[in-house]
Amino acid sequence: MSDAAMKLVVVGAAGRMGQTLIRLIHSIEGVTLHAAVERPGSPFVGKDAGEIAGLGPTGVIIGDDPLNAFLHAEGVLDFTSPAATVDFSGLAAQARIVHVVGTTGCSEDDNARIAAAARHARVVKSGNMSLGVNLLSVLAEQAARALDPDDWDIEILEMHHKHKVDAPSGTALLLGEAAAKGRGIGLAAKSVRVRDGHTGAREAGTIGFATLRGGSVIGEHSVLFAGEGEIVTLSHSAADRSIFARGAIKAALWARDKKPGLYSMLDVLGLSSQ
Ligand SMILES: NC(=O)C1=CN([C@@H]2O[C@H](COP(=O)(O)OP(=O)(O)OC[C@H]3O[C@@H](n4cnc5c(N)ncnc54)[C@H](OP(=O)(O)O)[C@@H]3O)[C@@H](O)[C@H]2O)C=CC1
Ligand SMILES: O=C(O)C1=N[C@H](C(=O)O)C[C@H](O)C1
Repeated sequence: MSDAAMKLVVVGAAGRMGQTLIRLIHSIEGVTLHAAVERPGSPFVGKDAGEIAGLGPTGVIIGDDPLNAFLHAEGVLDFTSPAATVDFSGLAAQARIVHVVGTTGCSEDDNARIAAAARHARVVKSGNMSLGVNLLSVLAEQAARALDPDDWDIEILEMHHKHKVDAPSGTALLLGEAAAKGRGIGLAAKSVRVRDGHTGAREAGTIGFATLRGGSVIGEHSVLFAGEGEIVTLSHSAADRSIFARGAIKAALWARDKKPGLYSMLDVLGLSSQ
């Protein structure tokens, strides 16, 4: 593996995560900002990426041509939108570079297209790039395995800032998948994502989701195991977006010498059980 700093592209460079990534790349050894991309027509195209991120000028000007940005890069950090991420996955595969995907809200079809691109590219995709949430998912899986579904109800509660556009959050779904894995069931068949009106009593064995949105909350997640007379709560609070950005950069460096494939943050962090 090369000793030179890994050349990274940040797509969605002017977004909340894009700016956080640009600041962190600047302060971490072993990575360098190669290019920054926003959508064609964005008012940020032509501006210095460092200025937008509050660092002062870095000489990296935000462009609107991702393929050109990817050509001589080694990795792309992508926290954008599902449609953009699907397009970037094809381009990253063409350029044979690492694609770190933090974007949430992807449909089954989007995920299938990203998985297809991962036949040629090293893709690391996770609904949450932080160490803490990934550890929480391991604990949630263990707790779900230990607690009898007839006696313990699982509910997942999340809160995010008012600008968030997808629900449940990618993290809530990741935690739901972990709990379902612990119970040996498929999440899709057992999840209850909305409750309204006369719902009837709760069906045993289901996994419920509740979504709160408001203010500037970065990310709050709890997995509740509710039994008769007691509740076990496993939770995570994000105080700063740099936890996600640090994880994304770690993922890019980890994937640098891996074979093409679709990896998760559990793989990156060595928390994967298989
Ligand atoms: N996995 C994880 O750990 C985390 C995941 N996320 C996820 O990351 C995503 C982004 O979050 P956040 O940063 O808060 O959102 P923002 O809306 O602040 O940023 C997204 C940026 O991507 C840009 N963008 C959209 N389409 C394109 C395109 N085709 N080409 C280039 N740029 C594009 C947007 O531009 P424009 O405004 O013009 O559309 C915007 O600047 C969400 O899905 C969120 O859930 C967030 C935090 C952590
Ligand atoms: O949109 C966000 O902000 C976040 N999105 C991710 C999610 O959907 O879980 C991760 C984090 O919670 C912040």
